[in-house]
Amino acid sequence: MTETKIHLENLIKIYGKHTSTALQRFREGATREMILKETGNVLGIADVSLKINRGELFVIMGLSGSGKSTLVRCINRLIEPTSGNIYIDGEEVVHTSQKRIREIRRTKIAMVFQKFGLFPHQSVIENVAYGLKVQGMDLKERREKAIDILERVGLADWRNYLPSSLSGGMQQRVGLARALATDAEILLMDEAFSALDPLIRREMQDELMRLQAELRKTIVFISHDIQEALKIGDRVAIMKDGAVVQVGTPEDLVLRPIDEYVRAFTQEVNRAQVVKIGTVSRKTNPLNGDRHRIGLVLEQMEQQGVNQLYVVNEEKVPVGLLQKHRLEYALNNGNQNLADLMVNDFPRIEDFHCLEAAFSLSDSGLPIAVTNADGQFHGIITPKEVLMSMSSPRA
Ligand SMILES: Nc1ncnc2c1ncn2[C@@H]1O[C@H](COP(=O)(O)OP(=O)(O)OP(=O)(O)O)[C@@H](O)[C@H]1O
Repeated sequence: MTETKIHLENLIKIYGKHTSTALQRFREGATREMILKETGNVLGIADVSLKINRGELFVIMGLSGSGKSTLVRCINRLIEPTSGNIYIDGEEVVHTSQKRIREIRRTKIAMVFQKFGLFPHQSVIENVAYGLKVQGMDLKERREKAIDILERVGLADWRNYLPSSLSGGMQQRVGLARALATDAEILLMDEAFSALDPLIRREMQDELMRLQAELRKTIVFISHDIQEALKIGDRVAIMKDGAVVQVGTPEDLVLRPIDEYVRAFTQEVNRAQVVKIGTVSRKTNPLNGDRHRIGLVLEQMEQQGVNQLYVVNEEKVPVGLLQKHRLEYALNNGNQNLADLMVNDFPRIEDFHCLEAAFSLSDSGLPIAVTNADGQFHGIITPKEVLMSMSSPRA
């Protein structure tokens, strides 16, 4: 069951001096431009409501100035919202005391910044253990914990170096390790990988996804790169002019963009890395077991209008592929044993993989058996369908 971890309710942030007039104008329907012109105030966040689930990697994506940083900084109140509510684990945090918000920042929320935010004169291990020191953990315990986390991100051997001895990618790993060390359930990551070279950036994305599969934190990740957003996000919110235009899974955004703005972002995206096999595969009826007469199987193929049919065992796991021409040849030559005629070396793939993964399986020319995560037959996708799904604007 999904559980809401962070709930933003009608959040509005107005920067400037006359926020009440600006707020009133916004509520009367004035646009961002009108508010700026009339009051000199900037509408940073324009009435955003969002629910972010526990354990979710939620990406906030949008062009520069769309309000991503403002939104994320409202969550831990580095920026004070002008109006609206924020609930963390059901606790309202906009109107809570400064003391309580500091406590929440210390224990529940960690932040990772684009420029790493490391202390230059402290060693890697001291940087990682910093949050633990603030939490009051004793020296021995925090060293052990910091080493443990550094091992997870592959930097244990660098623990006594200063950050300046490390490459950008390594420094960002230290930033990530520092956030993870605190055991905070929520990570706010503000353009965390934007300063890295493309190759290192991709490595860090993979690293984050690997760590997230283990740790299941609630991560709010800001990005202005749609490819990154769709690659790592469980769900992505697209922002424009302070408002959220669409929230959805990467596939929702690519296959069902709500408007031209979202479509313009997603049309450049490599669909093969986003669209899941399960979404584009076809549900087909397999043959249960291999103890059937060839004539009956051929009839079944005729009825279904297919030339090839997968065979599943009692657990619904595909065990072989039957091909019409082989059955017909066998029938004419007196071989009646179906099991002998099955292609056992057939391509198969689980439905949660992206289309890209089906590429290499297309070589055989055979329809690919699509299964669920337990290996049970779900349907098929042909090599031609793999190619078509990748190019069609509406797979
Ligand atoms: N301290 C501030 N005072 C006035 N206006 C601000 C302030 N901070 C941000 N803004 C304005 O609020 C709007 C949203 O800014 P924000 O930094 O949240 O956007 P962003 O999507 O994170 O942009 P970027 O990707 O460039 O960081 C912008 O128009 C920005 O100019």
